[in-house]
Amino acid sequence: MKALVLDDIARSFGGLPAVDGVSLTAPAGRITGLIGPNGAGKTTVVNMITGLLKVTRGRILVGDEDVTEADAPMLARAGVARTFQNIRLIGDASVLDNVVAGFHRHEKVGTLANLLGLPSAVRERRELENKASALLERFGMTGLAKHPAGSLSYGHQRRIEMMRALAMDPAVLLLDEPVAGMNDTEAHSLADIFRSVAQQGVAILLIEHNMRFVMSLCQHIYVLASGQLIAEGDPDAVGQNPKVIEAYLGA
Ligand SMILES: Nc1ncnc2c1ncn2[C@@H]1O[C@H](COP(=O)(O)OP(=O)(O)OP(=O)(O)O)[C@@H](O)[C@H]1O
Repeated sequence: MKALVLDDIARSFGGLPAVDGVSLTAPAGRITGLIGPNGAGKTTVVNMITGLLKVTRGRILVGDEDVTEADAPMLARAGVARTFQNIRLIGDASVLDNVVAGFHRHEKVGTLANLLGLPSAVRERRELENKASALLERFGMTGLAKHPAGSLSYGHQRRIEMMRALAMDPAVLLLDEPVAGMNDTEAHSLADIFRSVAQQGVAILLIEHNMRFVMSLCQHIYVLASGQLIAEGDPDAVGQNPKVIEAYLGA
């Protein structure tokens, strides 16, 4: 089990600080919240963790491993998975195939073996399909396995994205606004899944500006405003913090 640790990370654009010295810990087995009004710097933090943006200063650790300068394959090996604000699926491919694609990191057999349809490749493909089917069952989507992912509702597409991230068997899972555009019932059923994923020992960092959802799900919440942390604590403490109220009302 590994924690995600941000140690004083910062990022500027054209000399203007977007994130200015953020330190936080998302421990294994917990859902840690990172909230803040529009433009607070949440997406910039996620993009630094996932290597899409370089840090201007600071360190990012997964367990004992320094992943500050890591590229996508190194991050995958360290066990970092994410979901995106905008859904990124293979629309024409089936739900099952989309989830199988998420297992990419664990594939042992080479592309050539796959192309040639060698027995080892066929066997591996079958194993991956079995694992994907288990995920589909957990997400209540078994009946939709053969449907093209692009034809499904927004809520279902978000679930597929989640399954793809989980297929990596991550140590750290970054959820970037996972319930945006969902109604309360859909959000609730996803919340149950997040809890069960955390219980397996995954460190989840939940990035949201839906404060109510974060409050219901996280034991510990960090609040970002104008690139800096202005508060942290349990949902009650954060919800009553005058600085947090002001940041949200002023946004
Ligand atoms: N590529 C970029 N170039 C210049 N400025 C940027 C860039 N990306 C982000 N910013 C600026 O950095 C600040 C933080 O933006 P960021 O998108 O991280 O906030 P956010 O909290 O994710 O907001 P939202 O909730 O609206 O997604 C904003 O002032 C934004 O304009």
